[in-house]
Amino acid sequence: MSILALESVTFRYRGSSEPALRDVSLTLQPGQGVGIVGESGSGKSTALNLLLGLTTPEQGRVLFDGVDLRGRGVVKRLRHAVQPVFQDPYASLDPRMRVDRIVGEPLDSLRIGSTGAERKERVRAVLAEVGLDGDSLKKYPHEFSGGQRQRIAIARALVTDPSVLIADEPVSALDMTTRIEVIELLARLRAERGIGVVMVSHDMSIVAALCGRVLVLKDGGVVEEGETLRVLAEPRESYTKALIAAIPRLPG
Ligand SMILES: Nc1ncnc2c1ncn2[C@@H]1O[C@H](COP(=O)(O)OP(=O)(O)OP(=O)(O)O)[C@@H](O)[C@H]1O
Repeated sequence: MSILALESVTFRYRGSSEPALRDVSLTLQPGQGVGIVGESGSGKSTALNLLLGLTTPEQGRVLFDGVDLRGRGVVKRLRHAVQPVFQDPYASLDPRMRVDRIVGEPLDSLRIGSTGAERKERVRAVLAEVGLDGDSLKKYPHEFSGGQRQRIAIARALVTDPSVLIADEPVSALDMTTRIEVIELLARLRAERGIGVVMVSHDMSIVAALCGRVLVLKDGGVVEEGETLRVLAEPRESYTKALIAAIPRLPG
């Protein structure tokens, strides 16, 4: 059974005549990677907000573990199990908070971990898992590079022991070398922890590195979907071909 799904979802922002998403379906199996690509305004962030339970569809259903999010207590379970990773690690980490508080914050807001020592150990363990040592705990975000900050953001997402990460352009604010390192980290977490990942990117090559399946959105509708390698090799739609043609190539 899928861990997270959109089932024929239509969503319209208040006051808008056109829906931002129309009849969109997406299925994430445990441990799977699914990419969402499309040009600006195609509905990618709207789809992620629905998967995070931040908005509710006008038509269709959002399912967590096969259960409609409108069911009693389902959103609460989703808050533990489905964690966001945002685009910009400069904007998403509170500059006034030290790393131990930033990473431990979801434990406080979701009331996880009974003792201070337990909490501390959990924060230390997830930081180690993303490649940061104990010295990081008492530092502020400005003392880290962009890639390290995104590792901190990923540690914060991991601290609740989630089954899914929802990542909105997680590497687009980083330089090329750091992008590869962060994508490798996410791929390792998927393999080792069996975490499912839904990732939005405008870059098909980033999606190919992490996501076995891809969904192509245009004007709020799915124009193409399938195995990422198949879509890259034999795109069926001219819109998808244009997205692939826009992949940045390294010189030489
Ligand atoms: N809060 C909002 N109120 C009204 N309309 C919105 C709102 N947020 C997004 N939209 C509209 O909904 C559509 C889909 O937007 P969305 O942000 O999901 O696209 P996107 O693919 O994530 O774009 P980008 O790549 O630029 O982030 C767009 O037409 C956008 O203008």
